Amino acid sequence: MRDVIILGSTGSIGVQALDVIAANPDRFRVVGLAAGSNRAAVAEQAAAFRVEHTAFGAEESAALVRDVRADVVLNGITGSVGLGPTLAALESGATLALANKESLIVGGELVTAAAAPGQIVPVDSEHSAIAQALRSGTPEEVRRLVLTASGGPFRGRSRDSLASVTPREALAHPTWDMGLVVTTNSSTLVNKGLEVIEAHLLFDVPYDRIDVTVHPQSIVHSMVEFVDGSTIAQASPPDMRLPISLGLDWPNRVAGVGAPLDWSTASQWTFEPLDEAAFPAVALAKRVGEAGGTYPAVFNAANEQAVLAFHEGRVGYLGILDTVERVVDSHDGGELTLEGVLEAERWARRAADSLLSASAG
Ligand SMILES: NC(=O)C1=CN([C@@H]2O[C@H](COP(=O)(O)OP(=O)(O)OC[C@H]3O[C@@H](n4cnc5c(N)ncnc54)[C@H](OP(=O)(O)O)[C@@H]3O)[C@@H](O)[C@H]2O)C=CC1
Ligand SMILES: CC(=O)[C@@H](O)[C@H](O)COP(=O)(O)O
Ligand SMILES: [Mn+2]
Repeated sequence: MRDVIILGSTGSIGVQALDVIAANPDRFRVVGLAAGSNRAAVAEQAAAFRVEHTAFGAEESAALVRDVRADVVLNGITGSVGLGPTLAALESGATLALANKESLIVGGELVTAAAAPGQIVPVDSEHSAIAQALRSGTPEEVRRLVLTASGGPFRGRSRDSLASVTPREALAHPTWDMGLVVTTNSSTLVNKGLEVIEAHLLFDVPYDRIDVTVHPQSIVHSMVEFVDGSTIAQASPPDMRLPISLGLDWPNRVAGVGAPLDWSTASQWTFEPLDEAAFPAVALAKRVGEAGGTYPAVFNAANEQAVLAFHEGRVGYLGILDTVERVVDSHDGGELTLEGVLEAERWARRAADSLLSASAG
């Protein structure tokens, strides 16, 4: 029996994790639940799963993780506010099933250095796919990682044609049903940029050996190319319950957690290069990843502010990435300490907000 704390229990990841747990009561037990502010939903979940410990907000979430013993902490919080809970989970010695990619990206080596080998199990579908593919092969045998991207709702569009897209259009993800921020980030390809940094930090592969290919069906979740020219890809229908279940009990598989692929009907899996002119986010993310230090935190914080402004009607769609790029370009770098990261984030949010209010005015 594995005792599980779920942070972000009311969100897309959290609710799907509870589905997995409800279907496997002999295997998992929920011992803590935390969310942002949705007290009614958490109360319902706590009653359904007989959970005594609940928390609200990032500070209380981190405190819950420190106070309640668990085998695994699933961090399904959205945004870099998940950094404190991620560090608390690592300090507690529990396995960290990590969906909250932002905490790893902004904390960088602060997070990886706090983790024991194997303590972080990726839940992000691409990174779970890579972790599964890496179960065969040694690090020296890996030539490159290839992350798949759905391409989002605007695949095939030119950059100019994106100027007038609405929040509703940006939230129409072709293959996944996810929260607002990650869905918006998928549409701009910022999600894929964040995932390239995430892959570098998790698997210690240099940026020039991490590629992105556009795969609109979201069935191949990513691939590892080995030195002998062999590529191992992980494929399954797009359903986060599979990587969530692996995060909860790595490396063991949970029978029946997802439907298998249907090989009895004709289907096509396609791959195409990313249009970097229309979607410059991946190149920008590689640049900030290479720069290191506080650059990834600045990239992410500026994006969080710009995404919020877009949904509040304060900036147009192209303004999201323009803002991020301008904030990154005006950053002077900073030391990778916890205080350095938090200060860089505060600076980036202020810088982004000032650009965003200028563009609204
Ligand atoms: N959804 C998916 O399929 C995938 C998601 N991810 C990643 O997983 C993470 C969660 O995404 P998703 O589930 O889609 O997001 P959602 O927006 O659906 O859920 C976010 C969760 O975080 C909670 N939360 C928000 N702010 C705070 C805070 N300040 N302190 C504590 N909890 C907070 C919310 O609580 P409340 O409801 O109270 O606001 C909610 O439970 C993101 O990092 C995303 O990139 C990665 C791969 C796939
Ligand atoms: C399900 C998942 O892992 C998301 O992060 C996914 O990657 C979004 O899809 P795209 O960013 O490829 O559109
Ligand atoms: Mn992903």
